[in-house]
Amino acid sequence: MAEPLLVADGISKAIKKSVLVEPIDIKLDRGEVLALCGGNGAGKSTILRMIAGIMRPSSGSVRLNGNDWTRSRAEYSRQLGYMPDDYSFSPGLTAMEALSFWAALRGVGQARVLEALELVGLKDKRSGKVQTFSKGMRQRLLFAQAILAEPPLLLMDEPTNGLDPYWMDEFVRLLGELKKRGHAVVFSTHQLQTAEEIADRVVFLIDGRKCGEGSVESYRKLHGEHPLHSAFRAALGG
Ligand SMILES: Nc1ncnc2c1ncn2[C@@H]1O[C@H](COP(=O)(O)OP(=O)(O)OP(=O)(O)O)[C@@H](O)[C@H]1O
Repeated sequence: MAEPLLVADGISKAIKKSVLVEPIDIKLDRGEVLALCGGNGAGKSTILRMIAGIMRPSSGSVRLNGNDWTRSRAEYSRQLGYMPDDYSFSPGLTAMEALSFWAALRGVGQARVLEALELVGLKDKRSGKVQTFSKGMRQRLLFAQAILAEPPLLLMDEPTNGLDPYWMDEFVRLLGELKKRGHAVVFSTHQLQTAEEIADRVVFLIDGRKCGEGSVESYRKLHGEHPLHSAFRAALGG
C-alpha cells in the first residue's frame, strides 16, 4: 500500500522548559482535508510550522510525498504551500509585486500569477498597495501565494479569518476544487462550523495535546446537529 502523502510521527516541540506540543502523529492522504481545532494557545500554529519545515520539531519525524525534511529540504519544500496566520508585507508593495516575488522563488510564470489573483478576486486590485488592503483581502492574497505552484499539500493557519460571507463560501468552493484535483489540506481554525463545512477529518487539541480525532462523518453519525461542538465537549470530558 502506498504511504500516505503526509506522515508526521511523534512530532513535538519544547522551548526551554515550556512544552508547546506533546508528541503527536498526523497522517494525511492525497485529496484529504484535515482541520486542527482548538482554542488559543492549543498548539495549532506550532504543528503547522513543524510540518511546513519552518520550526524544527524537538522530537519525531515528518515525511511528505516520500521526502524527509532533514534529508531533502528543497524537495520537501516544493511539496507544500504555506499560508501563515499573519504576514508583514513590505510597505509600498503592490499585490502583483508581492505575488510575483513568491512566484519567482518557486519558478512560477506570470500567467499563473494572474490566474491566482483572479481566483481570489484580486486581479482588478493587482496594482493596489497591499498595506491598504483589508484583512480579508490580505488573507486572499496569502491564499493565492500558497496555491501558486499547485503543491500536493496546502498548510493553512486560520485561513478564513477576516473573510466576509461571500469569500467564505468562495473559499469553501476553491478548497473543494483543489481537493477534487487531489490536493491535500491541513488547516487550523477556532471555528468548528468552518471545520464542519470544509474538513473530512478533525484533530482536537488542548494545551498542546491531541484530545480527540475522527472523521466529520463519524461525528455526524454520533452527534447529529453541530457534531463538532458535541465531539469537542466530549473530548474535553464535558
Ligand atoms: N516561540 C515561542 N516560544 C515560547 N512559547 C511559544 C512560542 N510560540 C508559541 N508559544 C506558545 O506555545 C503555545 C502554542 O502556541 P500556538 O501559536 O501554536 O497555538 P495556537 O493553537 O495556534 O493558538 P491561536 O489559536 O491563539 O493562534 C502557546 O502557549 C504559545 O504561547
